[in-house]
Amino acid sequence: MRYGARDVLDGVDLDVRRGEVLALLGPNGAGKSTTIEILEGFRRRSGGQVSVLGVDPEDASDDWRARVGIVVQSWRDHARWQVGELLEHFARYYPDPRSPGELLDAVGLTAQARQECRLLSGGQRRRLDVALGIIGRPELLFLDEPTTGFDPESRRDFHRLIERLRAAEGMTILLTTHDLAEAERLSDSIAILVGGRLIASGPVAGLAERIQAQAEVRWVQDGVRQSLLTTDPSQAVWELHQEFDGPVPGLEVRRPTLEDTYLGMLRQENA
Ligand SMILES: Nc1ncnc2c1ncn2[C@@H]1O[C@H](COP(=O)(O)OP(=O)(O)OP(=O)(O)O)[C@@H](O)[C@H]1O
Repeated sequence: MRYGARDVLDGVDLDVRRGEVLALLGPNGAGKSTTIEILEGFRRRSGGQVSVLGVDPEDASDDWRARVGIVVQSWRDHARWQVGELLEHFARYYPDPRSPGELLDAVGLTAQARQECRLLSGGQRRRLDVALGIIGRPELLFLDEPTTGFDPESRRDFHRLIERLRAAEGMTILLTTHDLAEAERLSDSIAILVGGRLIASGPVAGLAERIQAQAEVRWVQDGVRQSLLTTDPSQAVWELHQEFDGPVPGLEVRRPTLEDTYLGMLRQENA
């Protein structure tokens, strides 16, 4: 993808299998939304090949659109419509829609069914966006920063909703997020975009190994906190046991999280 003389996506090569959840991570301006919009058929790419459910999104038909669900970053239309009415209205566009009642229940908005959309909180509005995204029983769902602005409880409810949809219907999901814990919880694989290039992609666990993020071993010696970074924490703990000739006071082993891995990759990229 090129805007004017500037490449904003370059050599991005991605495969997503049916039923897989892929999280696209990357700092602001990395090209995540641009990638998603190209895949959704909302943005015309400057070059390269794209196939989504076997079809080039630039030539997509209404039938293809009905197989794809989209939750965009900020949708503020239909402010004066009631939540239930809006769902009834959108349901008419699809051949086999979910019932609005079932949807309201699934996203936890039953109590808001007769409320005007403009009166919903940010998190409630986002849940309505998700309901609109899945109303047509899509095979593939695009979620662009779905939980931005959610409180912890709404976030947890949302994660459960996505897990249910996935387990019940084998939906393929592509999400962008800045929340690494969310990516780790929801996705099978992650792809990391930096400056329009894919710097890594693959299963969540495999990525941690690839940059060999180190585990941190902590303990207390003579009343002073000690810590050690190592790729072999088991060996380090064994050596500490030898040294203490028994239990090691305050022993903790902290494995690298996805966040450590991700920040490690960004550091390597910027070095
Ligand atoms: N219509 C446009 N014309 C010119 N440049 C654009 C246009 N849309 C996006 N860009 C540029 O393309 C780059 C990628 O933007 P994009 O919105 O895809 O990033 P992102 O990874 O989704 O960022 P964020 O995390 O902030 O949402 C940015 O440098 C942006 O300024």
